[in-house]
Amino acid sequence: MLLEGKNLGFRYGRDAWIFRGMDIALKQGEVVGLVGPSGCGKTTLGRLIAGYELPHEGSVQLNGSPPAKKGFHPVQLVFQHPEKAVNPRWPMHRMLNEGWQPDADLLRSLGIEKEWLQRWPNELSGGELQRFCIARALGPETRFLIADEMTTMLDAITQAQIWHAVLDIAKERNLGVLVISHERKLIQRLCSRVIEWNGETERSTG
Ligand SMILES: Nc1ncnc2c1ncn2[C@@H]1O[C@H](COP(=O)(O)OP(=O)(O)OP(=O)(O)O)[C@@H](O)[C@H]1O
Repeated sequence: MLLEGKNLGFRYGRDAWIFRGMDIALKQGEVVGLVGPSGCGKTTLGRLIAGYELPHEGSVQLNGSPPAKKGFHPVQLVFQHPEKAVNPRWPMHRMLNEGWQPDADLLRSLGIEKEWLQRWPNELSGGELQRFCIARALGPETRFLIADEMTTMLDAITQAQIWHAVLDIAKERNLGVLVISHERKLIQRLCSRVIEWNGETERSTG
């Protein structure tokens, strides 16, 4: 499967365009980095290709067609703020099993302790909560993972543990992964290809 953003343009309200004419392509099985200056639009682009926002210009396609509007989205996004990605009124076991039932091996590989399943989101640290968001995103129908500063809040050892688990699963299931990060060393370690975004040349007004 191929995930493509073609000639994408996006602006918030009537503000200046964040980007126009943006093309991006990601194949299943690839681990690709996206780096660029702060504010250039990486998060916005991640949201567009994961279907969280619609582009004002251009299109997002999966194997040449628009993604289905209903059902499980094959492009899953995990972003920096897990507390904004969970329902505070759902206990963790309910949140985790909303879309699929991750097995004990997956939970162990992501360092999720059994006892946490009975807790509420506000009873976990940001890093603990993020592991649940990652597990939730790795359902059997996921084909692409957009990891937007996904492990930024974790210490180096936990970060390595999580990426080890995620890349194992990506390999096993032939997932495409887009790693958006400020940490160039992390990108170099994980990715076979890096997209360098020069935000200035993409920006335009009007
Ligand atoms: N909801 C919003 N309303 C208005 N402007 C926004 C909104 N979200 C982001 N922006 C603006 O859009 C631009 C791109 O933001 P975005 O978060 O996509 O950049 P980024 O490259 O991911 O930045 P960083 O590396 O700092 O996380 C920024 O100038 C930001 O201020």
